[in-house]
Amino acid sequence: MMIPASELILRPDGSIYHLHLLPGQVADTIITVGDPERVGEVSRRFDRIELRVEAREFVTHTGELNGQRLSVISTGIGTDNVDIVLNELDALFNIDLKRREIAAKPTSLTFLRLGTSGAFQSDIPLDSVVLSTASLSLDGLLPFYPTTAVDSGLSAALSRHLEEAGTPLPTPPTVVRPLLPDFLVNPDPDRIATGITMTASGFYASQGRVLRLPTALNGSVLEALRSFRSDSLRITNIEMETAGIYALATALGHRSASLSALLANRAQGTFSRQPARTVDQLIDYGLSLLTGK
Ligand SMILES: O=P(O)(O)O[C@H]1O[C@H](CO)[C@@H](O)[C@H]1O
Ligand SMILES: O=c1cc[nH]c(=O)[nH]1
Repeated sequence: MMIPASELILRPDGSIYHLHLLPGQVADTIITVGDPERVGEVSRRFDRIELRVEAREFVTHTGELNGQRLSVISTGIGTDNVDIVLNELDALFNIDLKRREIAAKPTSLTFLRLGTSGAFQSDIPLDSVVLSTASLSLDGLLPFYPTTAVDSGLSAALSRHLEEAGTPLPTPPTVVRPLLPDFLVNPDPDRIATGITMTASGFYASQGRVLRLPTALNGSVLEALRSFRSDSLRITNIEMETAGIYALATALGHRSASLSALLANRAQGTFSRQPARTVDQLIDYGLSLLTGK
């Protein structure tokens, strides 16, 4: 069935609307970062760069490292942007843009997010890295995708825990899990912690921060979230993209993993003294996982 021009929007040169990319310009292994400036920090480590495209906050570089073709793209901040990036990248591979038809044989992609985040537990050190083995969506995107595979057991356990604590959330807790790429199925516990990453719709009140305005995520709600346990899982960190990436990637048949460098510790009220160095180390680690070197 032909997808109408209002739904699948192309630029006059045939490129996809927001990302300004054409089929073939993106590798099937894609690093996502929030900050557009981080794209160059990643690609300057490539052996060769074949493409640089910039459109709004979406900067894309494609190149090669250790014989592997890679793309790195900035999503900007928030799952509203993740919605655009995941749908448009998927369309480049899985929709015939000229005929406006879904491809007969889907291509599965691999997404690795290299982001920054705030630690949620006081024992998780600043400047360390967390792999999100699940993500708690507080961002509002997921209800619009009814085929999202929600971990209903974990979501219900968290709901119960919050109700018992008398601290329900402003939105019902929805936990999603990724189809992890092979290189992160058994993460090295000496290098990275694992846990549930909360994905918020904003940076301030939606993450429990108070400057001049109060937040619905007040001290007792944060404490209830902090004390949640399910087997060995607990909520480790907060950021603004992972749940959207996990939900859409999984629903579209792609693998995804999110690694976060912890620049803040929200339980301790501290912030990294070396944020650039920590992000550099995360990039090196992510690239070594992707290329096996
Ligand atoms: O460092 P990035 O990847 O942008 O990620 C984090 O930083 C931004 C907020 O400062 C949000 O996008 C959050 O998810
Ligand atoms: O606390 C933090 C730090 C980085 N990014 C976030 O979204 N929150």
